[in-house]
Amino acid sequence: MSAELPNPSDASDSKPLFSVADPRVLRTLDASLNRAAEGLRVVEDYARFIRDDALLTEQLKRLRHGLAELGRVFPWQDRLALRETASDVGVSISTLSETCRASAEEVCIASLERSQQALRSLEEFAKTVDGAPSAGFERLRYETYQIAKAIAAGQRGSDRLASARLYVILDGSGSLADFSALVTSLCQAGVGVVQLREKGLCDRALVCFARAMVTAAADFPTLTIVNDRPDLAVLAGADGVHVGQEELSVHDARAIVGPQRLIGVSTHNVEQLKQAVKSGADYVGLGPTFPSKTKRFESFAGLDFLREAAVTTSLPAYAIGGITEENLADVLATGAQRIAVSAAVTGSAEPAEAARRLLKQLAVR
Ligand SMILES: Cc1ncc(COP(=O)(O)OP(=O)(O)O)c(N)n1
Ligand SMILES: Cc1nc(C(=O)O)sc1CCOP(=O)(O)O
Ligand SMILES: [Mg+2]
Repeated sequence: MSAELPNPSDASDSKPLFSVADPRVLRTLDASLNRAAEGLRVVEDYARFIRDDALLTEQLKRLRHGLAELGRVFPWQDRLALRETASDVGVSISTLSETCRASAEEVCIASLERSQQALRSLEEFAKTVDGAPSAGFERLRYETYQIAKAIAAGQRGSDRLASARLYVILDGSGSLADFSALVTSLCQAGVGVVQLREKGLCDRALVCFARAMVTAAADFPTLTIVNDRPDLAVLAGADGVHVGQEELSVHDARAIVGPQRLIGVSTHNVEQLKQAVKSGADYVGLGPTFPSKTKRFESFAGLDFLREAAVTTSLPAYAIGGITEENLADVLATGAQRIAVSAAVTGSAEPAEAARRLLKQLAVR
């Protein structure tokens, strides 16, 4: 077991130290503090080196430091004195599943679970020590659940949207037949995602368009998303739903769409982006970048937001708002790799050709 003891010179004099009367309890707390910290370090390495995700890495680092801070209330000299690795009956017991992992994701999940178990143990045994920070360990355990959700969602989004660089937003203003033909032609062009975004139809008509989109895309890898309405996404059998800042939360949308469907969230600044990642969004929209012919905006997140987002999260992120063939190079120069557009495709006389040209520009990077 590696020593995750605080450096004695770091120990804050102002921290109350709890002397644990029962040495067996202190030994248990010591082992669990180490196990939790080690597990969190593995997950942090996964976030940092495998996912290359600054936001998750920062969250995990903060969590690990929070744990070390709570652990400082148990005198480190006593903890060290009680370590008896040689006579620890648990040291030589390992299950087959611990010696073999199928992927880095599995390593991450196993380590996160190990940390959660250790935190639970800390929480329970700390209750036997008067004044020890049992509630603090509980809080950290809940934070690990949130991180697990963000990691799983990021994985789901990254897997399913891996090659989806172009996302096209369509309305339902024309006939159902024309709409179906348009969806098919965009799928044939290689568009990664199509979204039905229609504010002016009654629910009965809207679900017809949603079903038409799903049917038209059925033979293609193109994913289908319904804007604003998780209920209609499920009814139509779409791949997911997109929600804005004033619509259902990811938590509530997830309750409707279930664990497999994608949930995308619109974000307009870094705080919203961080919140979307934390809440378990599978992908995010980043905008508005430029003035749009599709939707009016008072203010613009612009290219700076795209630059910030590119170094903040590894979640699939779609720059949106007024993006055209002409300004796409500026968008890509920020580090953005994916775009969502409406007018640049639907406003063209030949939407599928417009999509092909955008895809060509996107593929260059
Ligand atoms: C991919 C994508 N990004 C952003 C939006 C905008 O969603 P929202 O802010 O909820 O605004 P409305 O589209 O509902 O007017 C989107 N639809 N898709
Ligand atoms: C619907 C929508 N939401 C945006 C956001 O920034 O959240 S921008 C936008 C309009 C996207 O259409 P176009 O490509 O025609 O500008
Ligand atoms: Mg919306």
